[in-house]
Amino acid sequence: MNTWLKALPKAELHLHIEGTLEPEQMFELAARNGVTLPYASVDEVRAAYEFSDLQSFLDLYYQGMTVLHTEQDFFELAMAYFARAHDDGVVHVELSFDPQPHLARGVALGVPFEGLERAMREAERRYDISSALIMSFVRDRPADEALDVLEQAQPWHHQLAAIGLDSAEVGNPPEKFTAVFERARELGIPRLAHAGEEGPAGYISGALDALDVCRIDHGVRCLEDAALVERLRSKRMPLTVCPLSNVYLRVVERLEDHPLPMLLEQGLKVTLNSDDPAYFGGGMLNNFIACHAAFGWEQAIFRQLARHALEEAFMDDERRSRLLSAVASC
Ligand code: HPA
Ligand SMILES: [Zn+2]
Repeated sequence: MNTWLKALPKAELHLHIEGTLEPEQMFELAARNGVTLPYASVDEVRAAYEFSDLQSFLDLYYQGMTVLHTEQDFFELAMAYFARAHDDGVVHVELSFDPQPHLARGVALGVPFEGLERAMREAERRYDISSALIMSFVRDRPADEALDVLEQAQPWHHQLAAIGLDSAEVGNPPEKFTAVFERARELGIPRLAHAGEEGPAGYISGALDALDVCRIDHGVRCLEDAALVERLRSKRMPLTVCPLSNVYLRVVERLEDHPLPMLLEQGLKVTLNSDDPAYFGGGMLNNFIACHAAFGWEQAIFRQLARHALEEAFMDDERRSRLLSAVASC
């Protein structure tokens, strides 16, 4: 089954590129850029990856990304990820990045945009991986700042497939960002948001109502509201679920307790994703393999999950139909 899961053409719709920073590369970039890390070794970094909740992870995630300074750093970060994704049988990646923490430490907006764009072109050439770029706003910072960043990013709007909303969810409801998302809508930029990861089901409804999103990142807490489940089902609203992330951040105790089987039973448009693979026990293939071990799903379920992701991907239709045929015959 693992060989088959690897061969299945997989599209990853929920990935934070800063969350792909492996400890070895963290040390390499820290040395290159003269950044002092509060760890003595790669093993010490790995040992620190014991999370009690989303915030305890975010503290390390924001600290880790301080080693990224130049376009070349972002290029190398993304290329290292594309190489691992290719090994996992991933054919399409939608990578999000968080401009605000980079801007706050003096890294100009063009640095991640240019470095990531170059890596995306190179991944296409080297691995035949297509990709799309998502700029995510950090919801525990002020909405005015997000709006300002959206305007500042104007020279790169053509590079954006969508905007997103991430970071500390509880206490930062979607409605806080109504004006930012309205501006993105005026600009014709599609909108996504993390909702219902740690936050309540009401944040998922809020993301639909206030932010007019075309995808919900996570969304696992929708099951707490039957009317919301019906709404998500009837709209065929995709949920980008991240199984291992939910275990590492204690959204669920064990993968066996995860609501994924219930989400599928309810007819929801679920996709599988890795979120922050360097921090949460591995990439796409590990997530697929872990779901097989936990739920005993047959090939047909994995084909359905792969199809959902391809149907919702920001991808040209010719490539989409070719990949959908490949999934069907896998
Ligand atoms: O898992 C996550 N949740 C919310 N925000 C994030 N930013 C990076 N990873 C995450
Ligand atoms: Zn995420």
